[in-house]
Amino acid sequence: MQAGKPILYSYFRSSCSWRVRIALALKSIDYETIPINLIKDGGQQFSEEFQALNPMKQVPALKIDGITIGQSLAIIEYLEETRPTPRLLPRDPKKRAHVRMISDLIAGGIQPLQNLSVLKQVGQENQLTWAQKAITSGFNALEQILQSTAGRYCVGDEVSMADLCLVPQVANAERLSRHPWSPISEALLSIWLSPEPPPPNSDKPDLLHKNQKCV
Ligand SMILES: O=C(O)/C=C/C(=O)CC(=O)CC(=O)O
Repeated sequence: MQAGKPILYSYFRSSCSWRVRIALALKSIDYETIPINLIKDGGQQFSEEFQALNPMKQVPALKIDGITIGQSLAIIEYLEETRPTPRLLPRDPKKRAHVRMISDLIAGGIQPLQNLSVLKQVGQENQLTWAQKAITSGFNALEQILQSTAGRYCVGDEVSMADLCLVPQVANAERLSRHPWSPISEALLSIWLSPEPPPPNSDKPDLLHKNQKCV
């Protein structure tokens, strides 16, 4: 592995990891991936080695510039501050607040309610209903917010951190729910998602079609 390259600890189905993968791709940051399979071996995130990197035992974690960062939004904000092109947080404070609001809504108000560890606690027979309720309720709020913030993307006409959160959340929703998606979600999906689903055991299908990002 080349010295000095950032290392992303990631799982292909982790929507939080996916946010970071999009940020790294948009900013053209070369990096290595170490897959942490959240299912195999009882969950590789629970290994002592990984816990030393991220005591929350969650992906993503990014080793970069001599530090290790956990939590996808913290990672994206670090990338934004150290590698600012292209911008993922708008210069305008009001738009930036909207981007953070939407990102937090998804990262704090939807995804954690339907992630793997919570679904395990809920139990197999209630999982789908639980996840659908969490996603539908969050997306209903989001749809309302997007009516006043969105242009071509979640906030205005530039891709931002909010879109990096929305795209993987829509993919989760498609997997777990039957929410009727807004035209914005559909447009984002057509831009960002591969038509092919990842192979079930793959550790790293890259669903991001970087070259299509400006469609
Ligand atoms: O990095 C974050 O912001 C949050 C990470 C998680 O909550 C871990 C997780 O749920 C894995 C996943 O994305 O499914």
